[in-house]
Amino acid sequence: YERCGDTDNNCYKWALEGGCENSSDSIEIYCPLSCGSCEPHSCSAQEANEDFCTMDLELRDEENGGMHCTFWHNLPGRGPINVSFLSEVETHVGVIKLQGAFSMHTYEDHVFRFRDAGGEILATLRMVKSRIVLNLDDDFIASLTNCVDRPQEHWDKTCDIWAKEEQCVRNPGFMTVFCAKTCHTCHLREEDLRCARRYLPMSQKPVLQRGDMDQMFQDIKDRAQKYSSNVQILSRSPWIVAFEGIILEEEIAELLAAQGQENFRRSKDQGDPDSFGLMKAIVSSNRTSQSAWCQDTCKELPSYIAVTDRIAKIIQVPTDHFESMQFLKYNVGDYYVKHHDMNEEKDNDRACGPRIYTFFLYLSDVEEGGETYFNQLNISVKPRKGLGLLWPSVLSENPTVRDDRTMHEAKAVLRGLKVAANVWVHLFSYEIPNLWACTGGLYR
Ligand SMILES: O=C(O)CCC(=O)C(=O)O
Ligand SMILES: [Fe+2]
Repeated sequence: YERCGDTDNNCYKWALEGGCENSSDSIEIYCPLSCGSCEPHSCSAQEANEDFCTMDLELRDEENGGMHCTFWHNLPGRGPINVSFLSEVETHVGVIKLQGAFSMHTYEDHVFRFRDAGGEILATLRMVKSRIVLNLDDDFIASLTNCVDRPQEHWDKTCDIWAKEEQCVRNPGFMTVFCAKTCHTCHLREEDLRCARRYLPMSQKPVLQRGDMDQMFQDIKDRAQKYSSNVQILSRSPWIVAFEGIILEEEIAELLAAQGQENFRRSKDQGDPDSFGLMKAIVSSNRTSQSAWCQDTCKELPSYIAVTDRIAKIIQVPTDHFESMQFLKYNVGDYYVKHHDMNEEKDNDRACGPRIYTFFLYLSDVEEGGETYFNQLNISVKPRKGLGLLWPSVLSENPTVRDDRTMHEAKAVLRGLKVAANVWVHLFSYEIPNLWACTGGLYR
């Protein structure tokens, strides 16, 4: 992870709004990365106040299931610092000298306290594999004691069994939300902590700076020519581009064959989140299609990898910024009313940031109806098997602001079956926040 990080997921947005230049507020202290005031190997003022960045850790897995931790500290205070476990009995494990390095064996959920020679607590940290450690206050540690698992009625397995199947590591977000006690991740139940971008092991950098999107579209024809038989720019403000033959017949066949009919469910909308960041998926009359997410083995299919890599090259965004492909089926009469793919309020707050592009794939011809219609632009796109359609959800001048001009709807299918797929692309990396249940997708 990068030591100098923003303390709020919204920093990038505030910075684009000119917050860093406005010296009357403290955004530069809270957002050193977005404000460009990170110094190499130093802490932000905010971090220094929290005694936070004063620890540089290197975690290494050991064969016996433990970890080896080396850290270089820079804690304030004088004289040697005692390191102790915080457990039933505080076990003294060592003394480190100021500016020195200290190395020891540890386990996933160990909590440590660092005290100066006078016994004053300088920092309290917890080890989490693949996560950095957090500075915890006493109230917070106390709250960990009433942490319970929340097994769901419809499950056919218990938290215990899932943990034995290594789900705490393979699926840490889901498991933290439902099986925090078993997984020893009680301190990560709160979405604010679990989903803070700077605590997640991901790049802190957005894929678009001001104006980059226009640059990308300027030469998109050149880049896409080798993948598409005909690249057509339907609109320049906002940009809407169509790519004929962007997905091949055999790729469509392979992707759809991997979706059992049982995968397709009535498409849902997101309801309100609870305090752990879980959404209820709600059936809505806004959309009547069936949808299925490409998951697990679907994402390993050669055609999935080929198609997403192709899209990544064309739009110059790495595939870890992509949501999993979402397949759609519209029978006669099915539609999706006028909407926007970005939700401005919630999206900038999330670690993955807002959706910046939709790369839409038409996987079938449709005899009649089923057009994608951009209401404000009066642009209508007729489904054609293999066609791709790209449009932005945000403005080139400020990729945190929704571009309302790309409101769109799916017209009702009048004759035939419409099969299609969404590839939604985010401003920040999507995969890691999704793994940690930070994208609101848990119930989808
Ligand atoms: O089916 C279409 O043409 C558009 C679908 C869509 O807008 C969506 O799924 O967000
Ligand atoms: Fe949409």
